[in-house]
This record gives sequence, C-alpha cells and structure tokens, in this order.
Amino acid sequence: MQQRDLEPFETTSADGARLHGMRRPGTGTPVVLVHGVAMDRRIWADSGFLDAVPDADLLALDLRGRGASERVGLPQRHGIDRHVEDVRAVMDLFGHPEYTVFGVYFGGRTALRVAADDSRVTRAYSFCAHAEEVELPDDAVEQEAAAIEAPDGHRYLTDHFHRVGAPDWMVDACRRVDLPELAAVTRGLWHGSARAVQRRNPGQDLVLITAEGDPERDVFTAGERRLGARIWLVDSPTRVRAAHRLAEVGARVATEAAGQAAGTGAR
Ligand SMILES: COC(=O)C[C@@H](NC(=O)[C@@H](NC(=O)[C@@H](/N=C1/NCC(=O)N2CC[C@@H](C)[C@H]2C(=O)N[C@@H](CCSC)C(=O)N[C@H]1C(C)(C)C)C(C)(C)C)[C@@H](C)c1ccccc1)c1nccs1
Repeated sequence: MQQRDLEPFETTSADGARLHGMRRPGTGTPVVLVHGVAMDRRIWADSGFLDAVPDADLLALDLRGRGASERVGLPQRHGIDRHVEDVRAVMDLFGHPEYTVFGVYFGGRTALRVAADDSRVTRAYSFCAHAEEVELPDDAVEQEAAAIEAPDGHRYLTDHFHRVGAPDWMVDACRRVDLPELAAVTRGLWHGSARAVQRRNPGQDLVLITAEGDPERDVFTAGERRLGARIWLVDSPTRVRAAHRLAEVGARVATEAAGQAAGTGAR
C-alpha cells in the first residue's frame, strides 16, 4: 500500500487469534482484500493492485499465521471456517453495513465462503479459485506440507513458483512466510476447504476470475451456472501466470465500484 495514507488496524478473530491489517481510506463500499495461502497483505501493493484501485476504501488483513498476525500453530486452527471468521472480524471492526470482498487463490475461495456466511457482503470476487468441491489428494498435499516445513521450504516454494511462471511479487511473498505455520495452513486445507461453496444470499454479485488457458476453466463455468456467478477471463495460459494480470483486474474492480457509486453499476 502507498506509505502515505496507511492506517494500521488490529482486531481479534472469533477464536481469539490477533489479526493485523492496513486500511487505505477511500470512497464507496469498503473492499476487504484476502491474500492466498503463501502470502500476506503486502501482495496488494507489490502486485500493483492498490495503484489500480486509487479511490476505493481498502482493508487488507494478514490472515492468521501470516504477516504480522498471530501464529496459531495447529492445522485445525487454519480451517477455511477460521479464515472466514478472520475476514468477518475485520468487517465487524469497521462496522459498515455493506462490503465488497476480493480474494486471490485460496483467498478467493475464502471470499466466496464469507459471502455465503455473511449478507453484509454485496459483491465477492474470487481471483483464480473456483467454488466447486475439490478432491484433496492426501499424498500430494501431505508431501507439499512436508516439503514446506523442511529446512529448505522457502526454496521449494520459490523454485516451484518460478518454474510455473509466477510474478516476482508472488515468489517474494513465499520468502516472507513462517514455514511451520505455512505447513499448518497447508494441512488446514483438510478442514473444510474441499467442500463446494454455496450461494446463500440471492442479492449478492459473485464474480469468478480465471485464465483463458486454465485447463479447469469448465469448473469455473460450472460455478457460473450453479451460483449465478459472473465469469471474468484474463489473457493468460494458466491460473498461476494470471497473477501477472492482478493489477489489470484491479482496474476492472475499480470501474465496477465507480459505476456502482454513480448508480449505474451492473448488479
Ligand atoms: C493447479 O494448481 C494451481 O493452479 C496453483 C494454484 N492452486 C490452486 O489454485 C488451488 N490448489 C489446487 O489446485 C490443489 N492444491 C494443491 N495444494 C494446496 C495448495 O494450493 N497449497 C498448499 C501450499 C500452498 C503453497 C498452496 C499452493 O499454492 N500450492 C500450489 C503449488 C505451488 S508451490 C508448492 C498447489 O496448487 N498445490 C496443489 C497440489 C495438489 C499440487 C499440492 C488442489 C489439491 C486443491 C486441487 C488452491 C487455490 C486451492 C483451491 C481449493 C482448495 C485448496 C486450495 C495456486 N495457488 C496459489 C498460487 S498458485
């Protein structure tokens, strides 16, 4: 976030975890920003997203175990329901009647779950994570957690993300994560993250975003039908490489927010 107008905030999640975040004051419906698994709130400035949304009122939290927020240690305290509670704690802190929630990767899936659980969310965007049930391959995910908590865990992550063409801001984010905590988050995916996300509030505007070339694009269009969600496609061969387009997507979010303010926003 631009250094000039940042306001740090702290709050406590439903299970007592202390959370840190930053507010960048602006206009219109506040936008809660939710980062992905191996990330923290710095990605929003580093990716150029913030500069692409110059007027919005932005609330960027560090999810539990990431950034400056409390390390909670146990996979059971990293289930998706705890992530949802983290986001709702931020919405409680600022007390607005309505929020937009924008999340990337697992933060996007979390944004959809927050919308399902909380009618204060009037618009939710999921960047590169769909809403359908997933098969968590126990061995692959456990192998990933073991690789992450090994002494060269940062190298495992940065090598992988480099190899698949992730942008520097995503590779750099991996270097900042606390490895034992990230292994717990990874094992925490077994606690609820595999379930499909339901739409429980008819008036919400749900937007699923993925890459033109995403092999799982049909899973996103399944969400379009099942949830009555909108689909945005970015010009990218894969979901990981779509991260290079995050600022561009931010500009589209800003346009929608401006349109809504002017009363012409698509619902
Ligand atoms: C195809 O994958 C991609 O398009 C990369 C993309 N992933 C995803 O969209 C989603 N995930 C996945 O599809 C798979 N899940 C994984 N493990 C769970 C998982 O994601 N992580 C655990 C560690 C953490 C770094 C994170 C992660 O990033 N690991 C990457 C590998 C990168 S470095 C090692 C990663 O995908 N691994 C896979 C393996 C099976 C290879 C282990 C399944 C099993 C859920 C289908 C993710 C949003 C999600 C969606 C729903 C529930 C849980 C998680 C990215 N997300 C962030 C940046 S890029």
